Order: sequence, then C-alpha cells, then structure tokens
Amino acid sequence: MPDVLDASPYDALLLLSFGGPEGPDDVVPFLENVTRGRGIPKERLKEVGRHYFLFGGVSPINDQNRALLDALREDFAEHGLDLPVYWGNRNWAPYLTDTLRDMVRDGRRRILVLATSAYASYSGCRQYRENLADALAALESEGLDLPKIDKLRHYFNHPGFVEPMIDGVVRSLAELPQEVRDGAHIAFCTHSIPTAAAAASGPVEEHGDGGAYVREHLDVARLVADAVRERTGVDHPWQLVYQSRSGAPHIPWLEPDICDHLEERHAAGVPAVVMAPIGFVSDHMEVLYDLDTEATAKAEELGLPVRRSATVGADPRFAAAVRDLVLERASSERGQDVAPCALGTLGASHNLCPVGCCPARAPRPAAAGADSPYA
Ligand SMILES: CC1=C(CCC(=O)O)c2cc3nc(cc4[nH]c(cc5[nH]c(cc1n2)c(C)c5CCC(=O)O)c(CCC(=O)O)c4C)C(CCC(=O)O)=C3C
Ligand SMILES: [Fe+2]
Repeated sequence: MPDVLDASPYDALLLLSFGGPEGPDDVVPFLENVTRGRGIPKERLKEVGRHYFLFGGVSPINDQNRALLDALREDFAEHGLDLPVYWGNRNWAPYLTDTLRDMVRDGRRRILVLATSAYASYSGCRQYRENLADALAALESEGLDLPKIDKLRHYFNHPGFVEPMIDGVVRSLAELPQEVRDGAHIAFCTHSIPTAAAAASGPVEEHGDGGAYVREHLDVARLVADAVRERTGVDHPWQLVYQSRSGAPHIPWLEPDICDHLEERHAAGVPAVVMAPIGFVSDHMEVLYDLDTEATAKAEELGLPVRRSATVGADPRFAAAVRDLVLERASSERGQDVAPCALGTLGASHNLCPVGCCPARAPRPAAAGADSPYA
C-alpha cells in the first residue's frame, strides 16, 4: 500500500478546459459560445466552422480530456492521493457552471483548478478565471453556499510537461528521411494572440515586448532544443512561430505564421522542419487542422519534408506532474515550505495571479486571483 498523500485543505480537483463540438449540429452553437463579444469577423468564423466539418463536426479535445481524467484518476489512486477529479468546460458540455454545481452538491468546499493551458495570457489564464467568477455568480443566485476556488500555477516549465515534448521532437526527427534529418530545423508552434495581449501577459512587472507569454514559450523552446541536441548529438536550429491567427486583419497579432515560416525556411534551403506544438496541451483542432492539414499541405506544395511532434496529452508523466503540483500547492496552503519544481531560467510561476495579471480589454470579475471578489 502506498503512503497516503495529503491534499488538504483541498477536497477536489477540477479539470477546466475549452470544450469542443461532438457532432455537426454542435459546431455553430459552439462557435457562438466561443466568440460571443469577441469581435471575430464572420468570414473567419465560416472558415473555422469548415475546419470542424472536415472532421465530422467533432473536436478531438473532449476525448482527450476524458483520457486525461482517466490518467489523473489512475495516477492519484496508484499513489494514494484521495482527491476526486471533476471536469468542466468554458464553451461546451459538460459546462463549468453545471460541474461546479455538482461539486457543491457533493459537499466540495476547497477546489483546486487545473486549466488545460500551460502559459500566461488572457485567453489561457484570466479568461478561465472570469469563467469561474461567472459560474460562482450563477450558483450564488441559486442560493448555494459558494466553495473557495484556487487555480494551479502555470506548468509550462514543469519537467512532466517538458519531457514528453522532448521525446516527441526526438521521435519526429527520427521519422524524417535520413538524408534530411540532421539539417532539419525545429519550428516551435503556439497560438498567435494580439501583440497587445502578449505585451500585457503575466504580472504587471513582466509586461512589455512579448510579455510573459512569449518569454515562457521561448524558455520551453530553448529547454526542448537543448535536450534534443544532447539526445541526438545534432544542433537543430529553431524558432518560435505562431498559428491559428484570428481577429480583424488591421490588429497586429504575433508573427511569423507557421505557413510563412515554412516558405521562408524552404527558400533559405532548409531541407526539413519538425513542427513542435509546445503551446498546446493536447492534439485538438488547432493542431489537427492548422498544423496537420493546412501547414502540412503547404509543406507538400513546397516539397519540404515536415513532421509534427506529439503534444503531452494524457502522458503518465503529465498526470504525475499534476499530482506533484497539487501536493506542492496543498503544502503551501498549509503554510509549509515548498521547493516548487521548474526547469529553465524563469523559475516556478506564481500561485496566485496578482492584480493586473493578463488584463482583459474590458475589466470583468475574475475568481482565483488577488483581485477576486470571492473569498
Ligand atoms: C492562447 C490560446 C489558446 C491556447 C491556450 C488554451 O488552450 O487555452 C487557445 C486554445 C484553443 N482555442 C480553441 C478554439 C478557438 N479559439 C478561437 C479564438 C481565439 N483563441 C485565442 C487564443 C487561444 N486559444 C484567441 C486570442 C482567439 C480570438 C478570439 C478571442 O479573443 O477570444 C476560436 C474562434 C474562431 C477563431 O477565431 O479561430 C475557436 C473555435 C480551442 C478548442 C479547439 C478544439 O475544438 O479542438 C483551444 C484549445
Ligand atoms: Fe494570469
């Protein structure tokens, strides 16, 4: 029997994710949920709808979250961590508010949240905190006694997140034809966001240039590239590039786009590229369409060999990392000294988002941060 691990004061973990459609009829209402009040041009929405219909109207993200839930429950049980795990989404069923209501009815009073987003940014952090505030407000209006909610720190530099990505890049390099393998470049890919949102990402003292968003990605890219060099004995040049640009064309977003990057690398005589989607936790639609379909077609047109490396998904090392993060945060809440685990140069991210962290364009209440209106 394993020793019993202490998650107190927490009595539940909530996996909080984006959600995605599970059939053709879900696509339009899902996109309406995602884009309500976000100012996305109609043309872009039509185009994104087409991506989902190409895959039968089903996003892979829900099955991946089910697999992650299984991996977490299995890991917790194996290691004697008695903490129930729930799942709720921002944009599709199971909706966050419904899950949180179930949790309150089950008597959960101290809830720890794991968001399926590893980095700082409005979309990846504060927007989830706003969703939590909305859900709490809904439960309050139903007369329910509100639980206290904390959010786990960003885990981009946790070894359980980084190591599976290193394996993935090494594997993708090995899959390239031998004659182009050693000359291959690595394109570390993440979601483009408006440059203004990037500059304002993370705590206020980290604002400016690409903000915490770009700095965190660069730190992970460097870690992966260094480890790949050590493992393969070959120094593969790399660059951080972007994908899935949305919004109005006159608003600047982070560049270069992966497709332009492939063109530019090809013109420069680079013989092959590995696309490594370090910005994403699982192989959801952005990976399946924007990289595996669109960018791969671009590479084929150029005659440039490419491979796309694996995301972390439900890797048991990631499940173990979540257990580690839960125990770290629980100890810290109990007032014990903890040595948070983090690779790279930036150190472990904050436990509590400070005031002004990843600000919204229009301020709204956000839970689980220093500016939360909830206890
Ligand atoms: C930083 C970031 C992540 C990574 C961090 C994280 O994972 O949270 C992410 C993830 C995801 N984004 C997703 C889907 C969409 N994102 C959209 C729109 C947008 N994303 C943005 C940013 C991010 N998004 C932004 C700044 C917008 C513009 C609108 C706005 O300012 O809010 C739109 C609208 C259409 C379009 O404009 O593309 C869709 C459909 C899915 C689900 C995929 C599936 O179904 O498998 C996932 C995991
Ligand atoms: Fe934040």
